[in-house]
Amino acid sequence: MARIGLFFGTNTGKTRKVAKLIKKRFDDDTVADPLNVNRTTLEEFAAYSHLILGTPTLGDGQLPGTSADCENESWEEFLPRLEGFDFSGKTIALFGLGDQVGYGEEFLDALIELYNFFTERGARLVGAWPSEGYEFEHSAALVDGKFVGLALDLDNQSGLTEERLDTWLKSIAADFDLPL
Ligand SMILES: Cc1cc2nc3c(=O)[nH]c(=O)nc-3n(C[C@H](O)[C@H](O)[C@H](O)COP(=O)(O)O)c2cc1C
Repeated sequence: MARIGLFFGTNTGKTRKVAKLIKKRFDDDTVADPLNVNRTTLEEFAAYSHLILGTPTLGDGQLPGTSADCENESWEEFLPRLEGFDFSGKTIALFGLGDQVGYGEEFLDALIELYNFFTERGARLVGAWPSEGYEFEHSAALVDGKFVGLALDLDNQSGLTEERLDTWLKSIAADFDLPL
C-alpha cells in the first residue's frame, strides 16, 4: 500500500485533474491513485497516516455535494461518516480549487470546512499557502493571512497550476517524506 492517500471531491472534474497531476509526480509506493470521496470507504480513508485532500468550492462558498447542486454526493456527504473518527497523529495537506473572478467574495471558502473538520479531530494540518498572486475580495480560507492549503484557480490562472503544485509539494516534502 502507498504511504500517502490522495482523495478529492469534484463536480466538473477539475479537482480530479489536479489530483492526477499530483499522483503523476510520485510512484505507487509513495502516493496512492486518487480516489473520489464518493467512492471511498471509511476504512480506505482511515488507513493512511498521511493524506492529501482536494476540494473545489461550489454553491454559495460550500463543499461539493447535493446542497451545492452537484449531480453526485461528495465531501458534504462523506464528512459526516468520519464524524466520530480520531485523526490524532495524522498529517493532512489540503488543496482547493476556486474562481477568484466569478466568486471573489467567497474565494476557496470550502477549504476552511475541511481544515476545521480535521483540525477539530486531532489532525496536524500542513501546507498553508501565501495569498499573494490572487485578486479577490474575501476568503474564509485564510488563517493568519495564509490560505489553509494550496490555492488553485483553473478558471483564471490555469497556466500557473503546475508551477504552484511544484512549489507547494516541495513545501510539504519534509512532512510527507516526499522524494523531492
Ligand atoms: C455553481 C458554482 C458555484 C461556485 N462557487 C464558488 C465559490 O463560492 N467560491 C469559489 O472560489 N469558486 C466557486 N466556483 C468555482 C469552482 O470552484 C471552480 O470552477 C472549480 O475549478 C470547479 O472544480 P471541479 O471541476 O472539481 O468541480 C463555483 C462554480 C460553480 C459552477
